Formats: sequence, C-alpha cells, structure tokens
Amino acid sequence: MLVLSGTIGAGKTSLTSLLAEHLHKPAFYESVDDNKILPLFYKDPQKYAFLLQIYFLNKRLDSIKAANADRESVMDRSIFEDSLLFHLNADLGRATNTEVDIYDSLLRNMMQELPEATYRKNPDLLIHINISFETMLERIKKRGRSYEQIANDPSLYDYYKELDQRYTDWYANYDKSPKMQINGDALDFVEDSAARQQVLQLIDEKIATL
Ligand SMILES: Nc1ncnc2c1ncn2[C@@H]1O[C@H](COP(=O)(O)OP(=O)(O)OP(=O)(O)O)[C@@H](O)[C@H]1O
Repeated sequence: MLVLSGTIGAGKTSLTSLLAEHLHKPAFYESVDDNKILPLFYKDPQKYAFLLQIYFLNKRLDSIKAANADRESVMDRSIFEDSLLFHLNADLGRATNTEVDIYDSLLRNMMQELPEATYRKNPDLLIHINISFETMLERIKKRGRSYEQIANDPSLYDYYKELDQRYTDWYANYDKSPKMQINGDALDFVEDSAARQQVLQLIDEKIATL
C-alpha cells in the first residue's frame, strides 16, 4: 500500500490518480465533498471535532482493508494525519482529554498488526508531498471550498500556520514504514508534465528499493 500525505491542498488526490494510473493499480480516495460532518466541524469545531475524527477513522479503516489486496495500491491520505489534526484541535480546546485518550487508544487498537492477520495495515511506503505555507494558502484560495476560506473566518490563518508546522515535525518523526518526500513547490506535477515524469520516476526508484 502506497500512501500519500501532505497538508491541505498539497495535491494528494491528484498524485494518487497519477500514480495509480502509472502503476496500473487501484486508487482509494477519501471523498471530501460528500463529507457531511466537515462543514459542521468548520462551523463549530468544539462540538464536532471528536465526531469528525471517529467518522474519518472508520472510513480510513474501510479503505485500508479494501486497499490491502495489492502492495502497490494507492491511498490518498494516511490515518496518521487524522491523529495529527485531532491533536492540534484538542490543543486548541476543541476536544477534551478523555476524548483524546479514547481516540488514541482506538487508533492504536485498530492499527495494531496481528501475527495471524493476512495483511498489514500500515503503509508499505509513505509519500509526503511537501509544500510551503504560502503554496498551501494559494491552493486553498484557488480551490475555493467555502468553509476553508480565511476570508470567511480569519482565525483559520493561525490554524493553517500551526498545521503547517506540525506536518514538518510529524514527517521528521514518522517511522511506521519507509518514507519519501516530494518537493511540491518545485515539482508541480499537476500543471507541468516534465515535473510529473520526474515525480513518477522518483517514486519508481524508491519502490524498487523496498
Ligand atoms: N482528521 C481531520 N480533522 C480535521 N479536519 C480534517 C481531517 N482530515 C481532513 N480534514 C479537513 O478536510 C479537508 C480536506 O483535507 P485533505 O487534506 O484530506 O484533502 P485535500 O485538501 O483535498 O488534499 P489534496 O489537495 O492534497 O488532495 C481540509 O479542510 C482538512 O482540514
């Protein structure tokens, strides 16, 4: 299982389709636009933070189970980033210590590898698309999902800034599988076909070492 990661607007969904097509492997997406809880969460984070995480956890376990038929299937987001986001929200007072404890132990339980299991739940390779804070803000604006706009809610600026910082630390400390980073500022794999080829080649080279 190849798993994409990266902050909001990094290009996870786009690279998932490019990579799956390139490898002739199935892609697994977490659909954002039909997530009914996400807009509620942005409107009232304190009320919906925990429910949103339970929703994501459940969905991502579904995807992991489905993706496991193939070592090179591609997933558009890792379950670990949900935990990063939840801890950020908890530190902002949007979840209680009890909710955090329950979430953490549920995640650990779900992701524990059992010796008799027929498949692994952790990635075979984690691919992190690294974009700068400025690029993240540009992408959020360009894509225009209303609940993500700083113009509608100025407090989101600090939220995104903190998220950006936590992603850097999270990737540096990630140790659940082999990992690699793509420079998403320098290599615009959506708009630029030469950059796209370069990114796919970098990933091919990494897969060959696994
Ligand atoms: N676990 C979570 N907790 C809180 N918000 C989340 C969580 N997961 C996703 N989100 C929110 O859902 C939205 C979509 O996030 P995500 O990064 O998965 O997709 P994306 O922005 O479409 O990514 P990309 O452009 O890289 O494909 C963002 O507003 C993000 O903050």
